[in-house]
Amino acid sequence: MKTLITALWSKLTVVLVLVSLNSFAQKKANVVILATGGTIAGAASTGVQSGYTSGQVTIDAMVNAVPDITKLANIKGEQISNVGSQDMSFEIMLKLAKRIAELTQQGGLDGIVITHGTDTMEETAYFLNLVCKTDLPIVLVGSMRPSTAVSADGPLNLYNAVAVAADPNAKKRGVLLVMNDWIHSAQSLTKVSTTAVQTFMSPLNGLIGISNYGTNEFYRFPFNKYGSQSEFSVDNVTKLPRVDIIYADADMPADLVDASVEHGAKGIVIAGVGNGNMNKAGLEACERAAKKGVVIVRSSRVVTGNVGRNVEVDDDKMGFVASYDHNPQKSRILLMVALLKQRSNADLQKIFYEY
Ligand SMILES: NC(=O)CC[C@H](N)C(=O)O
Repeated sequence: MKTLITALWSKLTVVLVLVSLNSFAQKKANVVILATGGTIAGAASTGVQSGYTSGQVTIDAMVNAVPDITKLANIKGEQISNVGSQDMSFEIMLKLAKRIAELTQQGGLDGIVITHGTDTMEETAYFLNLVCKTDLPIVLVGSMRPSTAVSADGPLNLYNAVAVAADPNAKKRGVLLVMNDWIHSAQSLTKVSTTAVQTFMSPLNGLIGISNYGTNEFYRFPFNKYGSQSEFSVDNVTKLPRVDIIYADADMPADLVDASVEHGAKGIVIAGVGNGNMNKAGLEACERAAKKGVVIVRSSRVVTGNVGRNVEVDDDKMGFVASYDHNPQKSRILLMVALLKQRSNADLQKIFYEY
């Protein structure tokens, strides 16, 4: 009798352990989706066509269009804006950063997804990577085809983005972007095609991982500083200093640099030719600007490779900063955030190496 009770008792223990393990395995993550607009929320009137309008569909309608997405996480949607990302502004980016700070400080959250147009997604992703002090996954997602298109890519992208945001392995990897199965770091990604579904690439440092129908594999952590290690903050910030980008090309008219200074730019990023170069007239105009205290960052219009100091331009003599691995649009974001505080050129150069 005693042996029977002991046997039954141990069986019951096994069953209880299995039940609790199972319920632990089924505990769903809590994910908030902050919607800002873009093609993923875009709609066209009829048929197969290229014309459409961004930012037409609400976040609730987008979530309802994705089968099984609520099996991945408990999802709450919030509409932050509903614009094509060509109209993304620093006002909306600051609103996003502040909402993320509130949500992550409240607790009980496992990850955040941000739906966004792809045109300026790299700017918002990199901005949030610099200013959001959290180790939780923040995942940007968009699509290249509107929600009404044949073979719309938005629903699977959104499914994968929620799967990444809900994944504990996505923590401490900074702001991520998930599109077309690939997981990119905000620091490395760039948009390379005006229309193709495979538009985001990470040409400098490679991918963070992949998400295949919601099954994730992570390859690496980003190499730069971000998130909780970042020294930048936008608490109480309502406006960012003006930084302009000027595109260099053959026989570039240098008065664009002077015009930018006259219009109050605190910094100018040169989308230089080759290794951050520009013609003599451009260099002279930049040197004049630097003497007036305007920060000059030499970046490049070339997609891969770093811009290093003192290669063909004497940065030490001219008082310039080299962008290192930041393309012009990310250089602009980094400089705007860094210039919220007075900093020397040496400090700014260090920042361009570290972030
Ligand atoms: N595919 C897209 O999302 C780009 C289109 C749109 N202009 C946007 O950025 O919102």
